[in-house]
Amino acid sequence: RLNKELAPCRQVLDDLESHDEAWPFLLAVNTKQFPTYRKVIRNPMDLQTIGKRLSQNEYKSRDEFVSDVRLIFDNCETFNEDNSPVGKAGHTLRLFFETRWADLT
Ligand SMILES: Cc1ncccc1N[C@H]1CCCS(=O)(=O)C1
Repeated sequence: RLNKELAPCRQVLDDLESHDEAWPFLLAVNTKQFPTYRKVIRNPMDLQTIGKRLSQNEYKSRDEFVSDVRLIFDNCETFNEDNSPVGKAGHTLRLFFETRWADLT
């Protein structure tokens, strides 16, 4: 059972996973498709991983959850051009997250 403090995390994660622009972030970046990724991005993160951590009660606070979500978008900006399809999706989903999170907390 998610304690009260973490309830908004499950809600916003569900909203992120169902967003049209979430496709680049649903699963860990495939390092066979992107062989340089793990060299450039030292702390990979994705929405499936966050969901597992949430279900396994690995987040002790909302802030730990928010840090992992923001890591997705920061990694995206590091690796992708702003005007690339993945880069644009990252900017769009980051704005959606920050807006939704502000509404919920
Ligand atoms: C978030 C990200 N950063 C860098 C490279 C790739 C990705 N995501 C990939 C996820 C699978 C589909 S794709 O291969 O088009 C894009």
